[in-house]
Amino acid sequence: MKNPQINLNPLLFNPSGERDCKLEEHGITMLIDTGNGLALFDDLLQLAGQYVDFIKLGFGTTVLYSKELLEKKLQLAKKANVKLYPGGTLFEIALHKGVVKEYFDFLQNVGFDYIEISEGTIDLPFRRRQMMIKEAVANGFTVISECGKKEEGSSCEVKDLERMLYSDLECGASYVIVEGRESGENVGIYNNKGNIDIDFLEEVKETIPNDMRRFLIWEAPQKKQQIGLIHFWGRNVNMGNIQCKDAFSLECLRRGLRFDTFSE
Ligand SMILES: O=C(O)[C@H](CS(=O)(=O)O)OP(=O)(O)O
Repeated sequence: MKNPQINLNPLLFNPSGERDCKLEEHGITMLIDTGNGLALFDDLLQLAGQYVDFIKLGFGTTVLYSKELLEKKLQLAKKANVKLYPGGTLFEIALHKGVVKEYFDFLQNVGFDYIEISEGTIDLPFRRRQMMIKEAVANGFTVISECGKKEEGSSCEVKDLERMLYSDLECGASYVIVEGRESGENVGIYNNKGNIDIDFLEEVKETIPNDMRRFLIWEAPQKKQQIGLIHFWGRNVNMGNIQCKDAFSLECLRRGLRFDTFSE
């Protein structure tokens, strides 16, 4: 007996393996790569590249690669239409050491187009932050900025997030990340068990209009945080610091192809 023809389209089957919606209609997915080798990186892009927008080379790992390897990673990412950029910590180290210009030159020399401007570890006065974003833009970078501190127990006020979001975009940033670290615990919007401060999200919803909120990327390394953010904001919420191994499962969560978001 012949196999019956099954029409998989109602199951969101995607024969082309490409995202089936326009850029502005899907949620940004940013992965954190803490040191994957080339073969793993290539594999990841082949498997899930179509569901990934950004890959951040975590913390200062960028400078541990040989130039050749870094250039190969950049080439692979570009081919897969994924933007690769170094973690904000590396910018903070450059600023702390007074070598921002050299940092810009290094990134340009290797071929990075994107840069993160953050202040998770250092003090960065507001005017200086604005200047840094403008300088990075003037040097030809697309800037992703970040709001929040890394210190355990640190949280962010909605009014600070709102101020930074408006100001950073005005200065030329393309997105503003909300700090959640690689752990997602005891930092930003997460308590020491990794649970989301829903009151914070409610306040954001009340204070910041939707057309501005879409420029926020929420760091959400844990599955329950990804589910919580999808439940709260919808499947197209922008999320970052997703572990590379979770890229595919996050896309399932977004599409309701998993128990936890079945009815989204
Ligand atoms: O990659 C970085 O520099 C850090 C990683 S973590 O928050 O310290 O885990 O993130 P970033 O958001 O880029 O500051």
